[in-house]
Amino acid sequence: MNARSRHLVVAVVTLVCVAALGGLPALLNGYTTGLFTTALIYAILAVSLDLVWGLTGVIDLGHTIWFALGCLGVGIATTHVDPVTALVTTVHSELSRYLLGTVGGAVAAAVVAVVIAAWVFSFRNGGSLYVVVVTLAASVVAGIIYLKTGSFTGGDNGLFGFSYTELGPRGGYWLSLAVLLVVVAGALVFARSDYGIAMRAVRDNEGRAGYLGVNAFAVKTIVFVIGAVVAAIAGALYGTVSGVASEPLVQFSFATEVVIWVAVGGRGTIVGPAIGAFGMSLLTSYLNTEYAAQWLLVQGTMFVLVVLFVPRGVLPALAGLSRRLLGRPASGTDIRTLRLASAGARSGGEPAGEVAVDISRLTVSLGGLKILRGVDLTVRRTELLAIIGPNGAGKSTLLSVMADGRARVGGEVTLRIATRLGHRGRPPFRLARAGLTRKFQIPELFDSVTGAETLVLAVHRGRRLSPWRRTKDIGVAPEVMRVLRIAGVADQLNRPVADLPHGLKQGLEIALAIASRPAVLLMDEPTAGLTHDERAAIGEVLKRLALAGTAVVLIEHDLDFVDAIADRVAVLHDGRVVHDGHPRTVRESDAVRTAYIGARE
Ligand SMILES: Nc1ncnc2c1ncn2[C@@H]1O[C@H](COP(=O)(O)OP(=O)(O)OP(=O)(O)O)[C@@H](O)[C@H]1O
Repeated sequence: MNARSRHLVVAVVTLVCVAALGGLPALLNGYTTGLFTTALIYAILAVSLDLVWGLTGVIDLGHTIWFALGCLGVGIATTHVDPVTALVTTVHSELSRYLLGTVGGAVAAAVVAVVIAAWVFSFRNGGSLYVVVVTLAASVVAGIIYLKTGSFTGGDNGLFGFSYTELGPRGGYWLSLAVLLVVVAGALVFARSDYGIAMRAVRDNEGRAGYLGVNAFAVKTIVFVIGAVVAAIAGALYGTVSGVASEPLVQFSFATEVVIWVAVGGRGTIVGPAIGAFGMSLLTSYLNTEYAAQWLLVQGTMFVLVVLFVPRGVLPALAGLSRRLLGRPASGTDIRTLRLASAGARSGGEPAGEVAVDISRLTVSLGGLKILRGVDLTVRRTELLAIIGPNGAGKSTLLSVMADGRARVGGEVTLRIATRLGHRGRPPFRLARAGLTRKFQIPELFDSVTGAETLVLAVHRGRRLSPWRRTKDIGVAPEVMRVLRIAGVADQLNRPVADLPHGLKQGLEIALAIASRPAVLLMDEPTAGLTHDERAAIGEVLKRLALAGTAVVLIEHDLDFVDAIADRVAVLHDGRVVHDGHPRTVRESDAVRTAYIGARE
């Protein structure tokens, strides 16, 4: 089956499902329609959590707080007669109270979510553990606040009797179905957009995403707030059709249930969590009255089984099974292609030969261990500098410090990229956006993201990624194309990186590092694991890049390779530069000989 007929099948199946769901109330009584309506609303809630947790990797254990805020917004706007709502009622229809409540709830959720996100995600390690603790604590605090503000929230009894009766059970059902369809469609577009790549990159390897220019803090904050707003809209809908707002909505047990729906359905797939929530919440409403304890046990067991045997969830497992039965490759629907882009301007417009990186008296200590002991080094534009030295000399540390302005160091690193750029305190994503890129010694990419998608991030330097557009033709410079071909990865770009063998990952890493047209290119043993011919060809590419204006810094062990391509060689030994000069002078240097012989001894 080709891509077009596959799309046709998906479209027909979707239409049939939507038509069946739309016609369902004709077969149901009012009570059952209400149960199905609630299941649809919970599906919206699950999709909102999937954006945050499934796609971006942020575990929000207080996600139902946003749902409760939306529900309360409607409850408060329709049951309290205060000057604001009274004014609205006299000026507009009753419906406006519901709309006001929805907007109010969504705004309140957005404000609280921004505060929590800005605080938690600013922790040094990106806050991945803190967000679990803080959102869990937030649900407890929200419960206490709910009960203590009885006059406003209804306290122990909650607020009730405020449903929008004109809607009727069928109207509520169709409204919920319409909102669910809009939310699922929007979430799918968002997830498949260029911004969606950044979300998955942050989820898979937040630290690495920064070196491609992705601002993980902003991505997590934005998605966390979007998730909160969508959950609040679901909550407002729940309030509108059920007319009940109560404290259990913010309880941790409800939030856990939503996590289970998402996990069982298949996190990160949008449709899976929607189906999981719809099915499991319907079962809950039928089984909870008579078999409450047993059903709880079944849900818990299901969660454990999914985590153990199908960690990606039931829907992806079924999709994988059908692919195997039909003999289709996994990457069939997500094809992106490369095209040659003209060799546009390199970042920074300073003349050739200008100093691009200026390092003076640089010291790095780790506990009592002095790794760098006063390094002075400059790197110029149009220069390829090789750093060599025995194992443990501090080469990788030096490169890491150059690529991350937050490292705790003594001395100075100054960058003159576009303009003179302060280095100290700047996170990797800022340096990457300014034109400094890095290739890691051991390829470190994003398991679930394809090579082509990673190139989208690199080409954009993690900026201005559209939340709806999907770059299908990626414009890359000729040298990027050349590296991809040399390493044999050019025709493997639509496979998730986790499936690529080491050599191909290595080639992809090099291509990524040069795809953003950097002013300063830092490479830690770029050709380790490649064949002799591949090394020579990549060496040629690096040499040409330097000639075209990039300052290239290379850590290398192979002296013949260094001889062939480097303009200058700095020898690092025991945290100090013991030699700095033309490659010819290296073998004759006493200091170098002592360093290597000493290291061997
Ligand atoms: N996170 C760390 N924890 C403990 N020791 C570290 C850490 N990072 C670096 N070191 C130590 O600092 C020294 C320099 O390490 P670095 O990796 O910079 O050297 P290198 O010259 O790149 O070595 P190699 O050629 O083996 O990669 C080594 O002795 C290493 O053990």
